[in-house]
Amino acid sequence: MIHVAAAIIVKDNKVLLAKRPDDKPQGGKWEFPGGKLDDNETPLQALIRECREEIAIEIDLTSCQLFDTVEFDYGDKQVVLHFYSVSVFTGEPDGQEGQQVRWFELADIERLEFPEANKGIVERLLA
Ligand SMILES: Nc1nc2c([nH]c(=O)n2[C@@H]2O[C@H](COP(=O)(O)OP(=O)(O)OP(=O)(O)O)[C@@H](O)[C@H]2O)c(=O)[nH]1
Ligand SMILES: [Mg+2]
Repeated sequence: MIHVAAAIIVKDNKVLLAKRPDDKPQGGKWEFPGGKLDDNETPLQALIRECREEIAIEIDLTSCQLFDTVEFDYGDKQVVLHFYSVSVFTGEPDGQEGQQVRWFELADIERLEFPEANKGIVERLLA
């Protein structure tokens, strides 16, 4: 099982998404910023580190709340996604690996392509 932490960053009814590089698994799809937990790292620690490394923001730990934990089998890999909602951060989000990072109106994310494991999360955000 691969554990992944992902941040649902919401501000003014908009949500921040990053586009996965085309050459990666699930390439070209939009995702919540985040990534795999390092050894001995908690989901929250990984969340903070990944937001720093991927999009150059500092998230406020006290504003993070577990939104859902999702297990999914991609066939070649099994993932456990720890989704956290994040409401407070500092810095201007900027893709550090050349990836597109954008704010979307919540109502608009319905039309985007997400990794399969995100289906339920996206539905819950739209509800
Ligand atoms: N960050 C993120 N990962 C997601 C989401 N949904 C989802 O299924 N994943 C999966 O969780 C894993 C994320 O880990 P990662 O971002 O470190 O993976 P990667 O493929 O970029 O890293 P790698 O190149 O080191 O393998 C990938 O298998 C990705 O497909 C999501 O919303 N956000
Ligand atoms: Mg990542």
